[in-house]
Amino acid sequence: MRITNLEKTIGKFHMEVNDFYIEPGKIHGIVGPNGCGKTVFLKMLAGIITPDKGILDYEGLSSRDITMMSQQPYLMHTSVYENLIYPLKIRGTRPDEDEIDEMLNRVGLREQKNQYARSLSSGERQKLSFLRAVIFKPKLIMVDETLSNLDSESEEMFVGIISEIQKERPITWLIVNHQMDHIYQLCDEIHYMEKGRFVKK
Ligand SMILES: Nc1ncnc2c1ncn2[C@@H]1O[C@H](COP(=O)(O)OP(=O)(O)OP(=O)(O)O)[C@@H](O)[C@H]1O
Repeated sequence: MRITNLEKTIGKFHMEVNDFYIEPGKIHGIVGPNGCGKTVFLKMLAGIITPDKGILDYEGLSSRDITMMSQQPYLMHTSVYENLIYPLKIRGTRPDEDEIDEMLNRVGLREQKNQYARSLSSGERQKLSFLRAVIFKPKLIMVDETLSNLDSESEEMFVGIISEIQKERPITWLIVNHQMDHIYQLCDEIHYMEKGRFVKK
């Protein structure tokens, strides 16, 4: 995916990205201080915010191939299972029950499968939101700080799951955080953002 001459002004905040290439099949980290524009950038790629100008070339990816995990995952007023299969349902895909059970097991949510999703702890919600994002096998996943609030054991688990996914069927990841953490060991490339621009470090 290539981003060219992108500009966006929101109040006092101004973003300018002249030429940014996201190599497919790789794990990209985006790091930068609070308020530098990481979320705004992801939202523009996800089509949630419209840029003032610039070209976003998705190189053949359609909106069905892209998913964004936001900082505060939206969970429906249903069970963990129903939340999990929702993206499959709206695409008319039948869930692979064995795969779902295995994934729930991996992240330690198997026993909560039929629990009301909104009663999960914040870390468990993040795990559910992560599974929901990967389960319909998108080609581009954007992760907005979702993995930044986990205990180190859970973080290691995610590093394991992401590496496995990459080995089986590489997808493109954009993982955002305001600090370097273990997730970044995974990254093939790290991009630094400051005050609405990508900078070299
Ligand atoms: N709807 C909005 N109205 C006004 N200002 C906004 C709006 N959305 C974002 N901004 C401003 O744009 C700037 C970039 O915000 P953004 O959420 O992208 O930062 P971030 O890098 O993701 O920060 P953090 O690490 O704190 O999540 C901030 O100064 C923010 O206040």
